[in-house]
Amino acid sequence: MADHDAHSTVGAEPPTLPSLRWEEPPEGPVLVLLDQTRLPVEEVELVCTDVPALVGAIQRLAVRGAPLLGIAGAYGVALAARRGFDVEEAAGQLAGARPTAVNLGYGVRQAAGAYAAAREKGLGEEGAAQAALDAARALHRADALASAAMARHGLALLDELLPGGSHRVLTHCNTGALVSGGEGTAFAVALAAHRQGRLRRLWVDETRPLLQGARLTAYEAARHSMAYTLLTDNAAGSLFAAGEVDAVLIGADRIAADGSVANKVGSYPLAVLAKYHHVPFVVVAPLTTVDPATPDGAAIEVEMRSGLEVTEFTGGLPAAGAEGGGGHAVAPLGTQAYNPAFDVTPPELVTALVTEEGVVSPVTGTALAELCARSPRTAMS
Ligand SMILES: CSC[C@@H](O)[C@@H](O)C(=O)COP(=O)(O)O
Repeated sequence: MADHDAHSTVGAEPPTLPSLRWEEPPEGPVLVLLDQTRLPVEEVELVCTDVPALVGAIQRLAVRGAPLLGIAGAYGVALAARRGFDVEEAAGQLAGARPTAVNLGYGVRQAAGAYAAAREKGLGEEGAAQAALDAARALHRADALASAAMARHGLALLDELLPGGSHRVLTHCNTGALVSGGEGTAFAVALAAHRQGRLRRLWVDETRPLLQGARLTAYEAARHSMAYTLLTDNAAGSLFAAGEVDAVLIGADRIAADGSVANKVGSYPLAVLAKYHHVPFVVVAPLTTVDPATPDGAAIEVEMRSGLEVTEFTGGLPAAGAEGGGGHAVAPLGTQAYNPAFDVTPPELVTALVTEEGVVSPVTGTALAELCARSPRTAMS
């Protein structure tokens, strides 16, 4: 295990991570992304001037994580509208870029809906493009607010579940500022605990095969001087057995109407381990991730990715494609690999779901429906 101890409980706060921003240089509007495939080695920005470039960035995970995919999708529609491309076609390409995170389609629909409504009102191309951009900006802001509310509710829940106030939290994949308009979902809760001096340790799963934990969560934890330790995914079992985990905090890519949770592959085994060891397993996600139109876990489409991400070691970067990855081979040439990007955890293994509207526990279809009905968010309509 690679170990990193906090320099102090809470040091000077680092500047906010610019995971994505809209810019309007004289040559025309662009969407600027922090290229997450280059982290933690270098902070390099990727400038998207059209939708195919953004779709490519989404597919190779330069921009990723459920809430940020929704925001990027919405800005993508605005980009198409402002640059005079066919908005309906662009919306279709963006929404289909990755299948599992429901936020992507939601964000695209928000901006495309605003564009279409403005056209119907007779606003003209420019006004409609502005309406799409306004919708993207509103989603971006709303996600930052949701993130702050989830951190508050999540920290209160941790304190309730774990009286004593010194938490050792295990997390999987990356759920921080890199995936959000704010400080993230599960990571934002751990960060809130850290700021209160109540996070004893953040256990960071490296998250095979693309290492979002090692490359991105460890990067964010280091920026905030959190006490964190990196482990291989398959070391989690012995860590639980040693009594070193007080709670698991993860995000979600889609939550079905029955409370089934799709998240980065490896989440389900953690939920099973947590149940066996009587450790709370907590999912933190905004309401835009809850999808009432998906009845249950079996109905969630799980993205299957290239086997090259498994058979070749690329240092965590996605393989180039089916024709060859360009990484170091770690399996005989021609080996077939099973490479789902996500897995689905049934609701009975989830101790609590934290959203910006509060905590649902136990996670049942009825409780979720009530939460959605109370929510002002259009996602639930
Ligand atoms: C708030 S982020 C929740 C999930 O989107 C995150 O845990 C995750 O699985 C991301 O997967 P990725 O394939 O990196 O986009």
